[in-house]
Amino acid sequence: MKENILIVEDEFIVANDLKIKLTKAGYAVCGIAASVKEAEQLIDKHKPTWVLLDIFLLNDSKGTDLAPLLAAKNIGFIYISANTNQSVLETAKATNPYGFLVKPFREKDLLIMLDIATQKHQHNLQIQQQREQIFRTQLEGLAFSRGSLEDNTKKLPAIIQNFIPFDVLRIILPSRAVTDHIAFARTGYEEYQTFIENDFAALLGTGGRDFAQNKADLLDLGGSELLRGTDYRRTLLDDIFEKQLSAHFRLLSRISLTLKLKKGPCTLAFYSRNEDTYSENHLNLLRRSSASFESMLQHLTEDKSGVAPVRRDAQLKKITETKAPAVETKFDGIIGKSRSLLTVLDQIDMVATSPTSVLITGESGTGKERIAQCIHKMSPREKNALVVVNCAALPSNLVESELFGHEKGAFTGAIDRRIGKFEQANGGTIFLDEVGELPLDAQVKLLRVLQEMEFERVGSNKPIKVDVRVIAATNRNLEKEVAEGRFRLDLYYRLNVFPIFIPPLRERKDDIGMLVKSFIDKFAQKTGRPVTGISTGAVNQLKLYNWPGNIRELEHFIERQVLIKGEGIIEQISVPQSASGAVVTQTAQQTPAGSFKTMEEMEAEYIVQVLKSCQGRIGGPGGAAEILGLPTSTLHSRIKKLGIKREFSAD
Ligand SMILES: Nc1ncnc2c1ncn2[C@@H]1O[C@H](COP(=O)(O)OP(=O)(O)OP(=O)(O)O)[C@@H](O)[C@H]1O
Repeated sequence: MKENILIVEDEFIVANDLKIKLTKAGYAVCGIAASVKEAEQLIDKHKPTWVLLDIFLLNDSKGTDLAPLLAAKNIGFIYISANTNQSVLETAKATNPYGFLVKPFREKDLLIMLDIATQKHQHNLQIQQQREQIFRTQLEGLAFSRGSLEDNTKKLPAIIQNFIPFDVLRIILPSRAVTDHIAFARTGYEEYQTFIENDFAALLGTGGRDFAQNKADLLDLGGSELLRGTDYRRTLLDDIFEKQLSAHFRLLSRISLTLKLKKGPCTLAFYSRNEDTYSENHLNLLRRSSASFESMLQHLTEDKSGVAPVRRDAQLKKITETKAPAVETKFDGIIGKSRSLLTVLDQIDMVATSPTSVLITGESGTGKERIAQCIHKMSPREKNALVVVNCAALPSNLVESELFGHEKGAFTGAIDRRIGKFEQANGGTIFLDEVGELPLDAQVKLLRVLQEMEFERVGSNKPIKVDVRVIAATNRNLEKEVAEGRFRLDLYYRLNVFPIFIPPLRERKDDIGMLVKSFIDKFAQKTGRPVTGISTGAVNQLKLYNWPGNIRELEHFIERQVLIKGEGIIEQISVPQSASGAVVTQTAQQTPAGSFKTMEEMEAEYIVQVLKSCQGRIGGPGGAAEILGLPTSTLHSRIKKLGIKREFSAD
């Protein structure tokens, strides 16, 4: 079925031209709006399935302001704008559009983008419906489960987390139920601390009266509510308990739903440390799932067993002592429990099993390649190849032949047929590392492959079809690259279907302790030196440093410490003092007395020195590669391996 499209565009000629093109291609155009207000009216009236949305509209209104309404109504949208400055692109990206077309555009590009976008939207809607169905079945499963109250309550937070993310979840129950308050605070991937009744108030050091008042207010809410930013902060002004709760767990937003149980109202309150975790979509999901929540909670809180409530309360308390299985088993080799890493793990879990393209962004050394490996391993393609392509190290004249292969004699030097990376990855996954470094002409070819999964080897015109899942990564700001004309917008949208951002280590210092312990074990084993641990004081020292080279830098640093210490527990540590992020390796003065620099440290220092002397230029005449007598690609991979910051290299 062809889509019913609303055009939101204030330039009449452009809008009319669009209408003609779309109608000719078989789409129905239900209207043209010149402002957000007009668009809202036409959406109500004509119920379009798609919207083409200009950004700067009549009466100073902005297309991006319409996006939340479109998302809430599950209407797909694509931006069309002549303005591609970085802040416009960033605001547009935050609204999750299906695409962005820069005016003027070719008719063909519009129709291809619309075609891909509508397929993707259909697919997303189907997945969403299936997920919702699973969610409701799991909730209702608890209602009919024969498991003990303890077992069922233990399963609850993990089931809910998959659909409605939270850092803290509170269930405020009618006072005549078996307990009147259960709270779960997330402490690990599938680890929660459970608080029953007044445990929660005791944790926060709040008086019983404030706690009781807060519970009563939440039960009185009725319906559903989404509070974030200033709206959430306003509720803290006259609610002492909520204020202490928010301060203790650093909470910034709340979404709630009040239900009707037989014994009275019950409110579910979800809290997040991020201001923008919750959207209208979550509210809608909560509303649509209220019957399933009600039957599950009815079952969990009714005292059918004949066991006195006090006894059941004691049973529930046992839950707080149960430990969930280690996360590392599921997310192979990914260490850490910080809130921001847990968000990344949730995203991996969400996307791994589907064929969706993923774009991983984050500074150098944050673990992008590690995450890509993990997604591949958790996908149904696990048994097939994961082919890694370092786009920065591809010689520009050979990009095409590396990616798509070549026939014998295709060009001087092509002495044999060569199978390209896309063919090698058939049935599996291709990981395009440092995709932001790809030259523009190669970007065009990559786009075509991503759209059609079809290409020809260089020197052949026989098309080859492949089935490859694409994961790309970059430490560049791609929006900026697009705005400055170095990266194609259409390719950006093709890759950015499911973005995962990995925060730098300095923003997740909670992970440092676990990472350090695992690196000590790894290097103690590798080097045969019996170093067994690290003191808390030394870990705290490590937390004071900014880690500009992120986990890779921390890993190298611990490797050196294991060599220096040789055995026992690392008690003293000397970390680089600079918070500016400019330190790559320890300087001579910072090297602990009696120890020597490793070869890697010296090599890194030397490379940095050379890079500085040629203003960071790696390739070309007078570049660092020439001075060092190394092929450019080898130097790129040494730079990566040694954790040398990008700021030292300009290309
Ligand atoms: N969460 C983690 N737990 C344990 N080790 C990690 C984690 N994240 C990254 N590492 C380790 O840190 C090092 C750097 O990771 P990786 O190469 O994946 O980073 P990257 O972001 O791809 O870097 P670049 O942008 O330079 O390519 C690797 O040795 C990797 O194994």
